Amino acid sequence: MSQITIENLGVQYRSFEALRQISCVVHSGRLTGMIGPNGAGKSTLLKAMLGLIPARGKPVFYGDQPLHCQLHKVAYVPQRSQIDWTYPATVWDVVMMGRVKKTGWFRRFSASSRHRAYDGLVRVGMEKLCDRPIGQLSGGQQQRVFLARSLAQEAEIFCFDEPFVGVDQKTEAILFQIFRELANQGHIVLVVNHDLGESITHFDDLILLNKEIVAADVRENVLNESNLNRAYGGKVSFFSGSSLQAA
Ligand SMILES: Nc1ncnc2c1ncn2[C@@H]1O[C@H](COP(=O)(O)OP(=O)(O)OP(=O)(O)O)[C@@H](O)[C@H]1O
Repeated sequence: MSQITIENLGVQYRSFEALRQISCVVHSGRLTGMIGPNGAGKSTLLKAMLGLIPARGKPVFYGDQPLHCQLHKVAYVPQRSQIDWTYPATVWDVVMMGRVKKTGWFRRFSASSRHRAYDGLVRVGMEKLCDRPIGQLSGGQQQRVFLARSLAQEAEIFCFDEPFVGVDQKTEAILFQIFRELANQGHIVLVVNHDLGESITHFDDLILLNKEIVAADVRENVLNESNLNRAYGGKVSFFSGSSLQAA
């Protein structure tokens, strides 16, 4: 089983220190959530891990190689706000983009590539909307299309930044079901999640962040009053087990 190892990572935006001394491991075969208050640096950590922004510290490793040399194994779905929804592409176009790394630019997609893409759409229940422009879908449908694209990529590492924002309950259930299947298949599945409600119980492991790691461990060891107070500064009420509520 491979793992992602982050050691002593730091990120500076000009004079602002966004992340400091981040060390943690993301295990394959586990569904891992990344949580923390607004501005904690969750998206920044995801981007720094994937080499999308510069970072200090040791290179992030996947197995025994730097992750930045293995980006073809990564499927990354950024936050909704970072995607241009006016781009003139259909649902099918977006999902086929997931096959470009395997096929190469300017080459015809093979029948098996098209099959993979269609299969991804079926898994997320979006195959009937293949011809629909992506900008004309609801937030939940758009998120499902991007999940289908990441499935079409046949990646080993799946990273999703706030996939549940603006989605309906049906979509949330579909997303969690597929995340679970991917984890059970032995993949790395890392999901930035804003919500501390019921949905948090889906995760096996949690990384709790506020500029630095507050805790990174199995869910039960992370969700305790002391960790949450350190991360959220008393803005979250802790009831019992995994039951939390924003104060
Ligand atoms: N490109 C940038 N330039 C300067 N500062 C930035 C940049 N991107 C993010 N920041 C700052 O870095 C900090 C961490 O931002 P980031 O988006 O990673 O947090 P987050 O935990 O994902 O927040 P949220 O939950 O609100 O999405 C914030 O204070 C943010 O304002």
